Amino acid sequence: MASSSSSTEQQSDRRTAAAAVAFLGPITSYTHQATRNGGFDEQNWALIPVTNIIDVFGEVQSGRACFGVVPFENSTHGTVTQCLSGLADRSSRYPDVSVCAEIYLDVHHYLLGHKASNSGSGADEGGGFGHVKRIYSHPQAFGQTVNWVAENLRSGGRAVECIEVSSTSRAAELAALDNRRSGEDGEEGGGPGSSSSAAIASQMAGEHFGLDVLARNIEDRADNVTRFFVLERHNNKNEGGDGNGKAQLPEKLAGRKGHKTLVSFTVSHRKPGALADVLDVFRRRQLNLTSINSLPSLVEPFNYLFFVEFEGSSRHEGGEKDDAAGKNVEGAMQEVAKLAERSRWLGSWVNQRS
Ligand SMILES: O=C(O)C(=O)Cc1ccccc1
Repeated sequence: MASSSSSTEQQSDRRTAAAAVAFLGPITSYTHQATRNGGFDEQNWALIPVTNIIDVFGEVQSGRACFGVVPFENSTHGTVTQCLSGLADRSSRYPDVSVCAEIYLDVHHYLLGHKASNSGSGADEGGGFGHVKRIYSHPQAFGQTVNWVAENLRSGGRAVECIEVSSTSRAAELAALDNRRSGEDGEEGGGPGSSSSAAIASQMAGEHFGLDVLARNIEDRADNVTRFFVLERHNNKNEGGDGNGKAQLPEKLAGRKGHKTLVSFTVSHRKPGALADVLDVFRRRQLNLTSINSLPSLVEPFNYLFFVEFEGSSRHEGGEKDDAAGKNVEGAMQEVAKLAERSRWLGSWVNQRS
């Protein structure tokens, strides 16, 4: 660093280097919006868009990012398998990544594309998408709009092609690239390059990529909410950062409102009641479950790894760490470890919906 730099500049350089936050991009994805809503603003954090959910895990494990934000579950369409897969870490690539916060985002989807050339200005709802031949989006967004798409784009012998891509903002980017009017440059038949592509994405993505709104609020349920996890590297050493200690979460994700904890475990598939025995630990200790998921364990076909999330934490100083509630959680974790073949603590964080 140049010797003329003031100590304030040096501090701010160090902060920038230490405060990288990776998220599923490109910018204007729902994950980007959740990241900002969680308090990771561009003034204080270096926001790094990555292409796939699993890349967020890689950025956090490597220490290139102090935190990562990934979608975990949606109230309409359920769990995001790629996120579970990162947490399951069945190839031991992300052994130090854990969940340290959650963020909720209300999700309202838009059909974004190019107005039909004969529609004049202001074409949106009501006949404004007859020219659409293909839609790009993230599988979650397709799952949250399945009825709307069936009724509006896949009925009466019409079958718009639905193409899954890595995020809704990537979908908007692809639709924006398809920006020639039908017939231009000899283009015929509505193939890519004829402005007949659309995206299901956010209003913000539409504005950013210069797309027209063809329909708004097309989610099947008005109460459509996605929950995102903030990932960190536990025993966070901030490699690549300032070496100056651990980056702190934004104030709005901290606090002392009560906590949640996530664990994963496998049990013998040959012992009747093995899963019930583990779940009974939570019942006996009155620990309320908030989600249960499973993924193939990849040990042998049709064997499963289970995820249980529950209210409580044994790791929050000044909160539940040393009190009876914290000891109850600690005891539960020890019992689960004894009953399960393998078990792993995957994080504890402040409950944002208590
Ligand atoms: O694709 C995105 O924009 C994401 O961030 C994943 C997603 C997709 C749909 C709803 C919520 C999150």
